[in-house]
Amino acid sequence: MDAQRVDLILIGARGKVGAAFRQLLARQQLALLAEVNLDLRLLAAFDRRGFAFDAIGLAPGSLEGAMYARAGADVERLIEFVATRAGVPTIAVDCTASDEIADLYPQLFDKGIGVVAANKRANARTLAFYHGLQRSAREHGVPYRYETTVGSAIPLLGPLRDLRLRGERVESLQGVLSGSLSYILHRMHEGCPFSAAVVEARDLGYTEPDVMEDLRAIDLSRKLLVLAREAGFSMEVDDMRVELLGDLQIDVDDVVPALQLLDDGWRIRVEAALARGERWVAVAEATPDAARIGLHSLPAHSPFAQLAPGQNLIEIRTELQDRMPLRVSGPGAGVEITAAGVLSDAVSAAMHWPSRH
Ligand SMILES: NC(=O)C1=CN([C@@H]2O[C@H](COP(=O)(O)OP(=O)(O)OC[C@H]3O[C@@H](n4cnc5c(N)ncnc54)[C@H](OP(=O)(O)O)[C@@H]3O)[C@@H](O)[C@H]2O)C=CC1
Ligand SMILES: N[C@@H](CC=O)C(=O)O
Repeated sequence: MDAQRVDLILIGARGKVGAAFRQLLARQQLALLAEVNLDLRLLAAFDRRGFAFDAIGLAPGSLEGAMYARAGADVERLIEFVATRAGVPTIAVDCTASDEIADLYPQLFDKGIGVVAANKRANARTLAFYHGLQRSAREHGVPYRYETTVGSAIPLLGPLRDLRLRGERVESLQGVLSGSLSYILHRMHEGCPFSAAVVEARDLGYTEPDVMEDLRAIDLSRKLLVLAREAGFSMEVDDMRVELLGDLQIDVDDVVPALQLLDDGWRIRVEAALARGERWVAVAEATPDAARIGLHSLPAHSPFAQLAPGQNLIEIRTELQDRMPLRVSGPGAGVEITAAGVLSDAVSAAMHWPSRH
């Protein structure tokens, strides 16, 4: 039997997650062919600066030489090329944090192109936009997957969707959803100054391209919104109450000197928590009617306070799993693990291309 060819368009190709995705794809292409008869090729790759295309397939592991400076109409031409050729399912893999790329999803669906996203922005807009995307992907018979947008590669959104489809009402969600904040707070309880912990998290690839989105819980708000919506809660941004990590209206390119001014305040708060036998934890919670994010000083024996640096833990209570909630846990951030989750989504989308059923 001929292998099933599926093409990928990688957006954010030289970013941290995008580059790790390419390396992983390069390592897995032959295994996918041998094990599941899937011929997954990289048709095109681009970022803000460069563009590469090969109708036969680019070498994902060594893309740098193939990329040339972007011209205005490259992306439009690429979408038209894919839309007018027949027979090769194509998936755009969004490894950016860009609203401009999220704006493209409706057009991609319309042209018969599926989407796998690590980018949270599309699903964290209005509820109407979120439902519109789901509907559009369904109507055009193309996959739309974004498992890594909450909890990185932890299987979380898929199981939540399964609960919903089997009619099991989700009653509440509670958890540590930010890998970056989990890391930063953990390190602070080990004696690391706040600003140094932020730099470490950034260097390890745990933060957003703009680290202030982590520190001001903007990224975490997006995650909670997506998670709540996947649980079936009709949640808008305005339904969320967010307590920030202190006064963090920092608007300069190099945030580190400004963060250093907060080191002493944080040291005092952390030492006081430790003296009480507690630890600071960034907790996100949602019920069908409300959602909130706050910093809590929890007893050190709380499961949320015992997580490894960067780890996430989410408790899901349903009508059938109430006294003993479903618990899902694992690394909540990291470039390699996120790229692995993105590849899982791409492989699964390729193997279950909806319009073929
Ligand atoms: N790190 C993690 O643990 C996790 C990350 N994610 C998500 O993964 C995504 C990527 O993160 P990360 O790799 O760290 O980000 P980076 O900043 O390292 O990379 C972003 C990439 O996107 C490209 N890009 C930005 N805007 C556009 C645009 N308008 N058109 C085309 N390309 C664009 C950039 O290109 P250029 O360099 O040319 O500007 C760059 O290649 C984010 O949405 C993040 O939330 C999700 C889960 C976990
Ligand atoms: N900044 C993020 C990275 C993944 O989305 C986080 O850890 O919450």
